[in-house]
Amino acid sequence: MTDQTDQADQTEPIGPADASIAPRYAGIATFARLPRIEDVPRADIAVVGVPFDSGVSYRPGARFGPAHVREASRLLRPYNPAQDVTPFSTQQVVDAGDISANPFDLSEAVAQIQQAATELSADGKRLVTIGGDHTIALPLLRVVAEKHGPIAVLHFDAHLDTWDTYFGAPITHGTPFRRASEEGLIDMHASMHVGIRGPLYSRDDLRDDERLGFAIISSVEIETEGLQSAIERMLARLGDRPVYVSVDIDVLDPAHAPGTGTPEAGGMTSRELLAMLRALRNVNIVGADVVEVAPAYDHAQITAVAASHVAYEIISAMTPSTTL
Ligand SMILES: N=C(N)NCCCC(=O)O
Ligand SMILES: [Zn+2]
Ligand SMILES: [Zn+2]
Repeated sequence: MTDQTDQADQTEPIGPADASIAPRYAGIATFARLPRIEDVPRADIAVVGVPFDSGVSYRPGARFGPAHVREASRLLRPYNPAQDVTPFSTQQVVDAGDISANPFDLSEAVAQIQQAATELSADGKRLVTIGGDHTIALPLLRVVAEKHGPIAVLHFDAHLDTWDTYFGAPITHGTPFRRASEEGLIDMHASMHVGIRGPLYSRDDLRDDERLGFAIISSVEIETEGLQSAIERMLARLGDRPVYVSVDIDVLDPAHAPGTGTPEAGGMTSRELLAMLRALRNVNIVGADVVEVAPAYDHAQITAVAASHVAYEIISAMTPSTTL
C-alpha cells in the first residue's frame, strides 16, 4: 500500500491508494481506500460511519452497515464519467472512522452523534454519513440546521419516517423526520420524499406527512410519469436552497438491495436512484447520509455495492467542476 502519510504536507488532495500498484483488496478498508482523517492536514468532505441500530422496528443489523459499505467501496475508481468529475482529487475527501454511539441508551447515542458531527464539521467540512439505522438522521439534521437554518431535506426511502411513536418511543428509525419538522429543522416548502411505497398504518399518515412539510414523489409515480419528469419535479421543489440528502437504501427494490431491515416490494432500481442523485450536480448539498444497510440479509454485497455507489454519486455531486 502506498504510504499516504508521507504526502500529508502536500497541498494537493491525497486520493485513494492506487489500485494498479496496491491491490484494491489489500489493506484495512477505508471508504474508497481514501486516507484516514488523521493522515491528512485538512479535509473538505469526511465520510463517517455511525454503527448504530437500536432504533429499528423490525430486523436489526444496520450497526454493521459502515464496515460492510467500506468493504464494498474498494472497487470505486477515481474518475466519475457520469458527472465528469474526479471527486477525490478536486477536493480532499477522507474517511473519519466511526462515531461511538451507546447501543443501550438511545438518548445518549443521539447526543453522542450530534456532538461528534458538530465537532467534525466545525471547520466547514461536509459530512457524508454511513449508517446505521435511520434514527441517526435526527442528530445529523440538528447539526446542519444549526449552521444553515431550516434545511431542504431530500429523502429517498420506501417509508415516510414521519410517524409519531413506536411503543411510546418518540425517537426511532420510523420517526426522525417528524421530530425534525417539530423542532423546526426542515424547510417546509422545499423538503420531499422520493420512492415512497407500500402499506401505511392509515390514510392519516399522508395527511400528517404533508402537514409536517413534505411533498412526495412515489415509487409508482417514477414509473408512470417517467424519470426525467420526476427529476424536474425534484429540482423544482428544492429550488436554489442548501439541501441535506438522506438515502435509506430500502428505497431500492429488494432485488437491488436485499440487505436491509424493513424491505418493501416495488422499489426503484439502482439505475434510477443513481440518475436522480446525478441530477443534483448543481445543487448545494451541505450534508448527506446513506442508512439502513444490514449485511446479515445481504448477498454478494449487492446492497453494499449499491450503497457505496450512492455515496460516490453524492460526493461527486458535491465536487466543484474543473476545467481540464
Ligand atoms: N426507516 C426505515 N427503514 N423503516 C421505518 C419503518 C417503520 C415501521 O416499522 O413502520
Ligand atoms: Zn425505509
Ligand atoms: Zn428510513
